[in-house]
Amino acid sequence: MGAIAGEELLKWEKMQGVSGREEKILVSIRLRPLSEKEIAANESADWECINDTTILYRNTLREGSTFPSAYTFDRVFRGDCDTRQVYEEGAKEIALSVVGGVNSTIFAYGQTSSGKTYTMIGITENAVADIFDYIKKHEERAFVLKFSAIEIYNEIVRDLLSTDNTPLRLRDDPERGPILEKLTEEILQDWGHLKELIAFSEAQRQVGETYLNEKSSRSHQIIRLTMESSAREFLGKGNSATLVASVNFVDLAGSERASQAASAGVRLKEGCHINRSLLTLGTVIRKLSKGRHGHINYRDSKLTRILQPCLGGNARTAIICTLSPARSHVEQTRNTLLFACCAKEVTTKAQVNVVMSDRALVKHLQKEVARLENELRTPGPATTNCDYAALLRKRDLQIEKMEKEIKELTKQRDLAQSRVEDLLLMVGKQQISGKEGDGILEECSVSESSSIDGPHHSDIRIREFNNPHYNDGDSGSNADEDPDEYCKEVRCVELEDSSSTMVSGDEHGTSQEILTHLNEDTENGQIQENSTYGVLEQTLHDVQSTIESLVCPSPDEQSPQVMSENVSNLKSSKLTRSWSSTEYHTSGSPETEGEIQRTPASGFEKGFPGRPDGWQRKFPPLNYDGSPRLSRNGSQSSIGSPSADDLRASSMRTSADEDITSIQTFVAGMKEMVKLEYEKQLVDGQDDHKTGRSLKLVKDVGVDPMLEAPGTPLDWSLQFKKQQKEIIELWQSCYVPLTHRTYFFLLFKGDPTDSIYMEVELRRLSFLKETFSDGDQSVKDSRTITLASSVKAIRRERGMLMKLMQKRLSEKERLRLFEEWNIALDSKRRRMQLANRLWSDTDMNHVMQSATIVAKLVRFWERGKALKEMFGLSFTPQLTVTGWRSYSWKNSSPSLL
Ligand SMILES: Nc1ncnc2c1ncn2[C@@H]1O[C@H](COP(=O)(O)OP(=O)(O)OP(=O)(O)O)[C@@H](O)[C@H]1O
Repeated sequence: MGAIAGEELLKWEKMQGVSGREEKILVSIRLRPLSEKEIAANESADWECINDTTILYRNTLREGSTFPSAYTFDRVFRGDCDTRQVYEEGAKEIALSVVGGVNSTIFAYGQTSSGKTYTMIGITENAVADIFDYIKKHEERAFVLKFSAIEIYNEIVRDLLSTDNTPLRLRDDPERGPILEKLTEEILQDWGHLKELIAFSEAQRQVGETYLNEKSSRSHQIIRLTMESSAREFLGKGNSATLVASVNFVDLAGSERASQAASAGVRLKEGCHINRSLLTLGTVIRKLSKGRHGHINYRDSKLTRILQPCLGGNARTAIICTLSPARSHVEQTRNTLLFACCAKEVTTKAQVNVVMSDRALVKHLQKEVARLENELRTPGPATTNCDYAALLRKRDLQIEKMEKEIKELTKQRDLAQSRVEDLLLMVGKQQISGKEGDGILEECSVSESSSIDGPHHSDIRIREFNNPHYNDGDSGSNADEDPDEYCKEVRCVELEDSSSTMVSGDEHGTSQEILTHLNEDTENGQIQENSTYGVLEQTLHDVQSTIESLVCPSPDEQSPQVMSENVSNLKSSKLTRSWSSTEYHTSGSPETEGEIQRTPASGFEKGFPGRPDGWQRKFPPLNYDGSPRLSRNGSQSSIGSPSADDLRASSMRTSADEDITSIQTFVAGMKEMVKLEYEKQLVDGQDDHKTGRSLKLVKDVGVDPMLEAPGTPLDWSLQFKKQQKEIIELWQSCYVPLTHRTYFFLLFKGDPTDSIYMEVELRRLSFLKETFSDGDQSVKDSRTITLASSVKAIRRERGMLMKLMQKRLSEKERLRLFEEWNIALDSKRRRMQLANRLWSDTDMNHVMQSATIVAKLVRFWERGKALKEMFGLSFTPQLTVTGWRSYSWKNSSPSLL
């Protein structure tokens, strides 16, 4: 007697030694043995626990992988460890904190079928048995043990002790944290009662069969034991203190890949909810692992909201991550390990929770006041002053640090604010553009048409295929129905290196730019695990592109000086049009409405402004055999003829429609000139024709191969093969759009009349390569194509192809392709992997296969006969191309190649 409850509390605090102290989450790994199904499927166990704390990835086939192969945690349990051992070493100490008034939580986290439920049942039973044991041994205290159980199923919280299915409301109590209203709490009588309650809640829980687990938990389950204890000697005396704490046993639903779990319908929807909430949990853990700076998004899921106090709050926490050793689950296993790595960095700060009676509280406070007064009355020795000085210094440093943080945060806030303003502005502009542009949003680019037409709304274009809401009228599929897009497995850590495996061939590692993009992709990829995030990300990306384009002034906004530079810099001008990153657009014509297609390159022919006056001013003749040619700085050297002088003079005179030239336009001019010359020769002198002079003249102006005798078929066949190889290599090194490559490759198969196209393609590619190798800075300055922009465009194109794979290929076709292209069926982002591999090599077989796939994706074959004239070199009269939208110069859509 005589002792008061407050003193008893202090005794507890000392005994526990944890109150108010920060400690890291205890993280253990449990590797289960291979299941019978896995053994039957000849799976090998790729993971091994090499000691009590380290788990090792053994698959030597993947030695090249940049993932770590050894992971270390507080404790690692091999397949033959029983649950009792897992409990003793990985959960007991934390779970039993509850008896000392400290909240605690034990989680099981892992892939579906990895053994979470198996583990948590054992942990819960062992912990409750120990609690009962403790109660039995501490008769001096009175205990009340309450049991409750909930599940979170499809973001709805249900009471598992109630047969009523009404969702429980979650509200935040300023003192007690998240509270579930009307939650049933049963006072636990004895062991038998516990078993009964567990069985009841198990029966209520949502369980379903999936391919990976016959009894897969489709919800997160939380069993909560709340323990109240008071010293019997103070009971009913008004000065008692009661220790109140809870221990949560959390059996999370397993992360799963829709494809691996072979889920569809209800299971698929469940899987989406499961993955989404686990993603939020992963994000919260990741943020907490980096320190408690900034906003932690607990409120993004019910799971994290309910568990908020256990995650970095007033609780001691242990996480048991369960793993399957099977090779086919390696990606999921790695994700679990990465989650565990983050989790082990998270700290919590548990406190003893005590509820005091008023009298006990008053007494406790009186004692505290007396203690403090005593301290003040007896000033300490000199060392105390030192302590104060040190304390002051520490505070000053803290203040300084905080001031810096405030500055930094203010900067970030301002930046964010200005971004928001920009975005709002852009959204407004896009809406205007969308309206004016007949609802067609195309990629923002500085196009020829805009410079020709003057200030034009078409300057702002956003590629429609980038818009996730866009339905191409094909399959009507959307993110909800796209399991790979929407229900990707949960990943909590950015895998900076994993993306590098997506690049191969020449595109791999050739430029820092690519790596940067890939890193962005990885980051993005993580966000896109969740479709909502993906939509936002995409929208932001679109808006960002628009902003970028706006930042680059359109030609009509440029100063006269810049304009004039652009005019003289024919090299740059050519490239502007030739390799626009605006590769795809949606036709507005009824027959092609909603189709994503490549812009045909024939547009300029239709709008060709007439001859002979037009071309003479616009299209300087190219001469490849020596004297008159474009100089490297883009200016023209004299060709010694009045028309050339005129041309140069007129070029320098700079009018909007003369400014933009391109390889196409040169070729068109060339073509026109050849035609004129040829006709003239025919009319002027049959004799000359007989002597072959006309052919020579044609050659003189640079378009020799087509009108020249192609030589023997054998010669041509050899030459064609050689040129084709060269072209393929140049495509690769110049990052030429894949669709262009596909069309060209499939159209030009060695017909003798193809020679001109081959020749011109070779020349412009060589030209492009030369430009790139000169360093793309000068080109960049004139806002035209750069190596970087080509890389970026090709990356976008691959993204588009990836999306089309979902729409245009059946699942069977996709799986077959993955197999053919050696893409592991259980790997992530398989479509992206495939898209990244297309056209990544110059081997003929590879090229052929790539072209076939791209052709199928862009519906090359279904468009009727694609025309070689699309490549802008036809000498034949203009044909009407059905199924393609033709573009004139005045048309607002940019022409490609
Ligand atoms: N350590 C283990 N030793 C032996 N068998 C195990 C072990 N862990 C799990 N199993 C068995 O593996 C199967 C799947 O386990 P369990 O249902 O616990 O997985 P889960 O992770 O809870 O899956 P889900 O997330 O789909 O609910 C069960 O048949 C279980 O008995």
